[in-house]
Order: sequence, then C-alpha cells, then structure tokens
Amino acid sequence: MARYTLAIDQGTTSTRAILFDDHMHVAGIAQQEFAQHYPASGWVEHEPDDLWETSVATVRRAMKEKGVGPGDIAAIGITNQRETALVWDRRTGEPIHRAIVWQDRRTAAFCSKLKGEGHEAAITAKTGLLLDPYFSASKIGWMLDQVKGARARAERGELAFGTVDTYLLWRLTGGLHVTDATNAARTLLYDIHANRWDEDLCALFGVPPRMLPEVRDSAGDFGETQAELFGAPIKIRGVAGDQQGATIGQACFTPGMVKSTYGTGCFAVLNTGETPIASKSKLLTTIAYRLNGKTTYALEGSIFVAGAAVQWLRDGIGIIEEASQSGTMAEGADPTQDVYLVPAFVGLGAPHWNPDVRGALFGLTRNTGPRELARAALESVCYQTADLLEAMQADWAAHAPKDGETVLRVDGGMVASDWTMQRLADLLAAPVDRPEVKETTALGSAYLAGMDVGFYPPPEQFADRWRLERRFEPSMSAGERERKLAGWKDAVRKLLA
Ligand SMILES: Nc1ncnc2c1ncn2[C@@H]1O[C@H](COP(=O)(O)OP(=O)(O)O)[C@@H](O)[C@H]1O
Ligand SMILES: O=P(O)(O)OC[C@H](O)CO
Repeated sequence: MARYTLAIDQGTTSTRAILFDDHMHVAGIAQQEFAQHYPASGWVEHEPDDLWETSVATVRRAMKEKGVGPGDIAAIGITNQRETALVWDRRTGEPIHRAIVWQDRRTAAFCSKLKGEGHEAAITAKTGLLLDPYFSASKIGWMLDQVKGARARAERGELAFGTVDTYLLWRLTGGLHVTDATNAARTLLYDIHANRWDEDLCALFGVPPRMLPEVRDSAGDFGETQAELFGAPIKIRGVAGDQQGATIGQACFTPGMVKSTYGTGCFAVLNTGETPIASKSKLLTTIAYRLNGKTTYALEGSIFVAGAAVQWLRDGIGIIEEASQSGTMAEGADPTQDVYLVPAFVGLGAPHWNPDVRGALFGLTRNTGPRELARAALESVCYQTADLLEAMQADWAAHAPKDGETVLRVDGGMVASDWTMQRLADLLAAPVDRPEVKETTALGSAYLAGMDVGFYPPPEQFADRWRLERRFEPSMSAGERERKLAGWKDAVRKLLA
C-alpha cells in the first residue's frame, strides 16, 4: 500500500526530492545544489545533466534514507524553475546547448527589436506576458541561430524543446514529450485563452511548432518512471511550474488570495479565478493551474533577484558565510544610515521590465559597512514586494468582491529569516503569514499528483489543512514606513533615469 507521494522540486540553485505522507507532512527530504554558469554579463546557464542527475540522486537519497521502495509511492509530482529553455536531439537525447536560464538576458536586443516593430500588444493579448528575454521563446530562437545546423535539424523535426519539467519527464519516462499548461504559459508561444500553441508566435520567434511538447492538465497522466531508475516504475501524475506549485501548496484556491515565494527570485501570485485579468501595471496574466480542462488564471509579479541578493552577500562580496547570517547582520545595522541596494543584477522585472539596467547602491557614507549592506540587500526584497503588491492591488481593485484585509502567505528559502519577514510586514503595512509546511512549492506538485490518484482529498479539504506557523504583524510607524518607501522609489527612479 502506498504511504507517500514524492515531489521533485527542480529549482534555480538546487534540486530537492521530498516525500509527503498521507497527511501532507514532510516525511523525508534530500537536497543538492548544482553549478551556476555565468559565461558573460547577464548570461546564466545550467548544465542539463546537472538538472537530471541531481533530480535522480535526490529521489534515490530521499527514498533510501526513509527506507521507502517504489511501491510505497502513490505518485510523483514535478515542479520546476520556469521559462528555462532546453533543446535536445530526439534520437540521442543529447542537448544542443546548456540550458538557458530564466534570468538570462542575452536576447534583450532581439526582444527590443520586436518591441520596436510594434509586436508587444498582440503578444500580450495572447500570452498575458510581456516581450522580455525572461521567457523561453527568444532563448529557443537564439539556440537555433547560434548552434551550427540546429535550425535545419529543428525544421526536419529532429530537435525537441522543453522547459525543465519536459526535459525531466523525457528522461524519466524514456521519451514522453509533454508539459503542463502552467509551464507552457511561460514560453511566449502559448495562447492562454485558447489553450494552444500559437503558430503566429512560433513564426515570430522562429520556433518550428514541431519542436513543442504536448500540453496537458496540471494533474493527470504524465507517464511513469523507467523501471531501472528507482527499482520499479512509479506513476507521474502532477506537473506545475514552481510558482504555480507554491500557489497550490499555499492553498490559494479562492480568487483574491495571494502568495509570495522568496527563492532566487521573488514571485507574487494572485488567484483571479476563471477570469484572466489584463494588468494596467505590467504584471503578468498567467495560468495558476488547469484541472479537468478548466483553467484558473492568476496575476503575477516577478522579481529576478531576492535570495540571489543574499547569495551575492555570501559569494559575491563575501561578507557572510551562510545565508542565515544576513538577518543578524541587518539587525545590527546603523538605523541612521539610509542605504539602498537596487539589485538589478540582471535588469529589473515587474513592474519596470528593464533588461538593460544593472544594480546600484545609494546612500553610502564613510560609516557604511557590511551590516548596512546586509540590511540593504534584505530590505531590497521587501521594497520590491511592496511595489508588486501596490500594482496588484490596483489591477485587482476593479474585480475584488469587496475590500478585505490583505494578508500575504509567504514561502521559499528566504522566509527562514525572521528579520526579513518582520521588515516585510512593516514595509507592506500588512500581516505576513508563514505556514507550517515551508516546502509549499513541492507540496503543490505532490498534492496535484496525490489528488489525481485519489491519495489526497479535493482542494477544499486540502485548503482546510493549511496551518499557520507564525504571523508577522506590522509594527513600524506610518511616518517611518513612508520615508523609507519614498527613499526606495527615489533610488529606483535615479537608476532608471
Ligand atoms: N536564513 C536566510 N536568510 C536569508 N536568505 C536565505 C536564508 N536561507 C536561505 N536564503 C536564501 O534563499 C534562497 C534559496 O531559496 P530556495 O527556495 O531554495 O531557492 P531556489 O528554488 O530558487 O533555488 C537562496 O538564495 C538563499 O540565499
Ligand atoms: O527557482 P525559483 O524558486 O527562484 O523560481 C524560478 C522561477 O520559476 C522563474 O520564473
């Protein structure tokens, strides 16, 4: 009898495999980091084999440490860093290039050229997205143009494209070429209203449609793992992009509910129900999940640098050894210094969408030291969230059933920092709720898989089981908050000027 579900959470900096029991509690976990490649300014790549090998290794380790066999697992769910593009040979499985990661800006000039030709409005109308190098389409085109002979091979049907879910599914199952609607919705090639690949967009980005995977519901049949991988085949029944996984794992099933995930980047997602809402503030309209053929839409605010700013403190300027030291340092910072970091390391995402600007520090004095820099890095994440929520509230106001208190459900690696969560509540002037289960991204995909095989209950009952670990209440004075937010807006304005 199966006792667990298993989630593979393939993130930007690490891969986790997590076993969840029948009460959806974490029963076992294995995690492995892998190398980031930065071949040029604004370029970010992953080795496809790293994504694959860390996935298999963490699953095996989680199973072994818990003494779990393949027969104990009801189903697998996959959740993944989104937009990251892979292209491989259908016959040999050999990738033609490293994976081009969502943060990568190498196609900025190509995207501005299309913008200049006036294509953005039509693209947004179909995809809900903006013309930005963040999404997969221009990355695929780049690979086909830059890798010798690739375009001709793609046109002959010899190459396959996939986001990370598709690549892992291909290798796990031995050649199934599929994705789910949430991942398809991040490519810039998928019409989120008609729910199909769009041939005009494929032509615009130079992507032969025959490279694209079949798009399925987020819960359903995604094949089974090849027997030799984990001892016997295991069904794969759930797939969702990681931010959509977190939306599900946070039980944001009701229109108006918002979650914000703090991993490498930060992504706030608001469930808008059956209605795709067009943003007036450059947020994305996207698919939250598709179940039984029915699409639930979302508004999303995407920030490229959140935990990555903490990584910069650790690996870039070396003022901390562990991410967890950043909060203690920030706490000891001089309250009279107003130092602002605008972490535009790879440009700015929502609501500015400028791929060309780079980061800057403002307000440095002779007394500025590591503590003030640590505080500026953590606060930058809070300020950016404040910008996103302001935009989201403006878009949602016309649709909201009634004015209610905004509560933010948070998750991701960075929410371990109590200092950052308190500062977030202070700067938002709104409560911030941290759940008991922090692995909400993984839980979302495990839930989809478990629900599909009848191991977990329907969404309403799942929502009742969501448990708060800690609520951070705002305690900063309005005057102080307004002064700090004004300083941030001023810093961003100067950078973009
Ligand atoms: N205690 C902490 N304080 C601040 N940041 C943290 C802390 N723990 C982890 N992080 C940051 O969280 C990020 C990892 O979160 P995770 O959700 O695993 O990201 P991803 O899925 O993008 O790989 C890292 O960027 C790390 O710097
Ligand atoms: O790896 P994360 O958790 O930062 O998420 C990456 C996003 O999916 C990119 O859109």
